Amino acid sequence: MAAPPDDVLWARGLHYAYDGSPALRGVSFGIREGEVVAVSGPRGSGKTTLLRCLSGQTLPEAGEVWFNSSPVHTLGRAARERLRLHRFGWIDSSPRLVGELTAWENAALPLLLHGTGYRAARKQACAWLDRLDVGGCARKRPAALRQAERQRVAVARALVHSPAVLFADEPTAPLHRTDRAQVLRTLSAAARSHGITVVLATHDLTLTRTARTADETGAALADRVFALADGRRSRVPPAEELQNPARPEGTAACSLSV
Ligand SMILES: Nc1ncnc2c1ncn2[C@@H]1O[C@H](COP(=O)(O)OP(=O)(O)OP(=O)(O)O)[C@@H](O)[C@H]1O
Repeated sequence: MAAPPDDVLWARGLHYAYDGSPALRGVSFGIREGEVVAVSGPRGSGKTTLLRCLSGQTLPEAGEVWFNSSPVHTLGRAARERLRLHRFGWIDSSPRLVGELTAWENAALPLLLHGTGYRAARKQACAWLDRLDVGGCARKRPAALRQAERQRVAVARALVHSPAVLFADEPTAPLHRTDRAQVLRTLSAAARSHGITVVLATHDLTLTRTARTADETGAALADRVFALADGRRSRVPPAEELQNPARPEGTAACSLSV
């Protein structure tokens, strides 16, 4: 099947199960270059599994994943690792930094692995740390940083090599509420200013409302919502439904307001 001409990344009919228990049941997805898409849904709905399949970390049991003209689902392990190193960025819910390295060295890792010189890598890493308001932490090691600062360093590391696609899996989950909105806004704005495509997994509807309200520029956090429920694509509730107070975990509407 031919790739949709405008999509930088697309998938069709993805199935994946853990020990026979289905996590994705025929999910199709597409994202245009420079687009920011929020993948939303209750806990356990398949968000992480979808991001892992799209980024080549997990091979789907059935279905296709294409990055431009590359069939990610048929690439060997080494080719997928190269793709992840050179073209993709990944942010986890918990910042996994190398404890022995300083903040800037952590942020510069993708560049150093690409073979960029030490000085140039430091300059680029420090510029991203500045942009993310943690420039003052550049010489500190992770143990000396607050959780929010560590997550910003992880965001800098994910963006430093200007990936084509950034995957962010609940990137603000471990942060304090006030830090969450700010980190999300910074991430979204930084990606937009560099034309980076973003696939953002989140289950937190209220957070996105906060982020949006607090955004003085009025720029939407995401261009579009892709809702999942029980491993399948589901309906994105209309905005007025999202104005209601949060429902109990697991029964929440699986989308967010953007
Ligand atoms: N490593 C694993 N082993 C077994 N089952 C798993 C594993 N990872 C995920 N699952 C199951 O697969 C389903 C989808 O999980 P997934 O983590 O993709 O959903 P999610 O929407 O990202 O959830 P969360 O918001 O809690 O991270 C869930 O039922 C989950 O329990």
